[in-house]
Order: sequence, then C-alpha cells, then structure tokens
Amino acid sequence: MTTGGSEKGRQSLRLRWLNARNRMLASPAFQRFAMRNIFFRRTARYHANSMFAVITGFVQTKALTAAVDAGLIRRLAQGPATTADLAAVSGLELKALQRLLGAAKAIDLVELAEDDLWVLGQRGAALSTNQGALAMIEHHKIFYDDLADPIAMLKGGRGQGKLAAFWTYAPAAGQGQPATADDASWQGGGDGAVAPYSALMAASQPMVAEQVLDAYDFRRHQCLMDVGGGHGAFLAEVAGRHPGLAMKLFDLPAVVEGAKARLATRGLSHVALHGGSFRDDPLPQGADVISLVRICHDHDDAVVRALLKKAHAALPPGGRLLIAEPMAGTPGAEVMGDAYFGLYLWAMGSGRPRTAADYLALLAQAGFATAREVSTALPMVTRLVVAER
Ligand SMILES: CC(C)=CCC/C(C)=C/CC/C(C)=C/C=C/C(C)=C/C=C/C=C(C)/C=C/C=C(C)/C=C/C=C(C)/C=C/CC(C)(C)O
Ligand SMILES: C[S@@+](CC[C@H](N)C(=O)[O-])C[C@H]1O[C@@H](n2cnc3c(N)ncnc32)[C@H](O)[C@@H]1O
Repeated sequence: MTTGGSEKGRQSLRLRWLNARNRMLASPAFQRFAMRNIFFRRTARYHANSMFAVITGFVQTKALTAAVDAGLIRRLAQGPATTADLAAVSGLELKALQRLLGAAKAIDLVELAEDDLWVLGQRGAALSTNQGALAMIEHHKIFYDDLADPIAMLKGGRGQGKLAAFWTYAPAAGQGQPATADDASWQGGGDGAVAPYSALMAASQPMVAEQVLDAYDFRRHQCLMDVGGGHGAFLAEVAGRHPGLAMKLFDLPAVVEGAKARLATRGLSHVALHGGSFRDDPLPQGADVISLVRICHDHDDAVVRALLKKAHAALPPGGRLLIAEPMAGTPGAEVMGDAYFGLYLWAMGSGRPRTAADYLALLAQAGFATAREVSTALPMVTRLVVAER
C-alpha cells in the first residue's frame, strides 16, 4: 500500500515537472531569452538545428537520392570532375545540375576542390564504398511511397502498401500494392519473388556482420547454423575470419535455392543447406551455435516465442543462440530502433522493434539458462544478445 502510494506520488511529481518544463519551452518569450542568453545559447542553437533537420529531413533524403540516381557519387568516386563532366553523366541541364550540386554540397556529399572541379565530400566519400547504404537508398523509394500519407498508413493497419509486397514472407504480403518495375530497378533476378529482398540483405550484411564478429568470438564453436541466413552473406563473413568452422544455412526453400550458386562462387560449397520454414518445421540439429541476424524483429511475439523454443530444442546443452539486430531503446540511436524500424515494420506488416530487455525475457521463457547483451561498436547498426542453453 505504502509503495503504491509513493509510486503515485513520484509519478505526479514527474508529471508536474514535465508540464512545467513544456510550458516553459512552448513560450516564445523563453525561446527568445534562451537564444540570447550566454549559458543557454548553445543548447538553444543545437535544438533549433536538430528540429530543422527533422522538419526538412525529407528534402535532404530527396537530394541524396537524386545525387545517387544522377550518378554523381559513382562518377566522383572515380576522380575529380567538372560541372560539364557531371552534366554528361547525369543527363541534367546545366542549371538543374548546378541546383542539385548546391544541395549535395550543403549536405557534404560533394565539395569543390578548386574552381569548377568537384570531388566527393566527407559523407559522399564514406557513402561511395558502402554498398549496403547505397542499396538502402534505392529500396527506400518503396518505403517512402508508403509513408507519403503516414496517418493513412497507420489508420489502414499494418502491411497495406508496397513494402509489404516486397517482403514476401511478411504475413501481409500480397495485400499491398506490388512494387513497379521502376521501384525495383536494383533487384537481382533468378529466384523470383525472394530475390529482391535477398539481394538487399546480402548487400547490407557486411556492415552488420562486422559488428557481430568484432563483438563475439566464434573460436569456441564447431558448427554455426544461420537461421534466416538469406544468400549466406553472414556465413561468408564469418568464414572469412573462422575458416575451420562448419556451417549450416536455414531459410525458406526459394531463398536457399538462390544461396546455392552464390555460396559456391565464394568457395563455400561445404555449407549445409536446409530449406524450410521456422514457422512450421523444427530447426535442424547439429550446430552448437545458432544465429538469428535481423530475424526476430520481423515477427510478432507468438512467432518469436516459438522460434526461440525451436532454437533451444536444436542446440546441445551449453550451445549458444545469438540474436543480432537493431533494437528499440538504444541510447543515442532511438531514431533507428524506435522511429525508423517502428514505422518500417508497421509498413512491412509484422514484427516490432524490441529492446534488449525484451529479448532477455523471451529467452528466459524459451528455457535458456542464461542470456546477456554483448556490446557492439555501432549499436545503431546492430546490438547483440547471446543466450546459453
Ligand atoms: C556512410 C555515411 C553515409 C556517412 C559517414 C559520415 C562520415 C563523414 C564519417 C567519417 C568517416 C567514417 C569514420 C566513416 C564511417 C562510416 C560508417 C561506419 C558508416 C555507417 C553507416 C551506416 C548506415 C548509414 C546504416 C544504415 C542502415 C540502414 C538504413 C538499414 C536498414 C535496414 C533495413 C531496412 C533492414 C530490413 C530488414 C528487416 C525487414 C527489418 O528485417
Ligand atoms: C530480413 S532478412 C535477414 C537475412 C539475413 N539474416 C541478413 O541479416 O542479411 C529475413 C530472412 O528470414 C527469412 N525468413 C522469413 N521467414 C522465414 C521462415 N518462416 N522460415 C525461414 N526463413 C524465413 C527470409 O527469407 C530472409 O532471408
């Protein structure tokens, strides 16, 4: 009783403070004062700038997409170019190109080395070699179409647009409008409906795998099974550092079909391939470590609970399960975990971003003896939870 009372007291204290703070921040007179005051000025400028970035982020994204689509990043990655060179590459009229270069310069994608000689800016240079980020920029076109009317997207329920049609395993897939040929101009062919998302995942996998490999030592293990392993890009990165580790790949049959040739060209024909659905089938035995990389957040709690139980059943005593994905509540990266993936997974039609604590609880319920988070260098890209059977 006493605890409940003091809890209520604490809550109302917090509420009173939040109301007072917000009244102050909403006051134009306080804003004017803070902007001029020597102690508050820096903070006021910081918040004004970051609010501007939130309000106009769409324009920056469009300028970025245009710079990539016009071929500016690709051309400048090969060396300096004049405006005339870039006009030839982009097919844009001089005036339009100058306007785009001005925007790209403002967001540090390009810069002038000397009079009329363009080079990549700092962000442009980092982006030019990041195939994962480039693939994301291309596929965001379909996500941003779904977001054109965000309230309609939220009112319409999960998975009603183009993104749901792209992720064909999402339960809502097929209900959404199919992406047009233009939307999917980046897709690789071969294994039908699963090829576009598998190609996107393979392109963006190295930046995720690097985080996991730097944080977790696979040397203690004999055999790794990557569940939902796509075209085998994660296994390929692990094999690069641990060539002696035996490997299994489990994914939907159509995806595994596409993985076969890709693994062979990377000298990884020894990877054992298992086609199946973790919704319907048990997971194969024989691995002493199982990885779920960017898998759990795609699925609702009931599916994840069952999947973790299947992983538990497939592991020997002492075997380990790794969950790697961007998570909700990541300090300094809330925008990635909660805003971006929150809306992304809504548009896709299933799953939700979970906190590391959510996973620790789910792993305990699934029967794992221990579970802990292992920190990664770039938690925005992925966090890592390791459980032991
Ligand atoms: C690379 C860029 C654009 C800027 C760098 C800025 C700069 C000047 C840096 C200085 C040099 C330096 C130290 C560079 C280091 C750069 C690094 C580490 C950049 C990392 C960038 C990572 C990015 C941009 C990651 C973006 C990831 C996205 C958008 C992931 C999307 C994932 C999706 C949609 C997954 C879907 C799977 C599903 C369905 C949810 O399961
Ligand atoms: C978001 S992708 C992640 C791929 C890879 N792990 C990565 O990080 O690049 C999700 C993967 O889970 C697979 N998947 C989805 N539902 C599945 C199911 N019921 N059974 C097996 N695999 C499934 C998809 O085919 C896809 O390869």
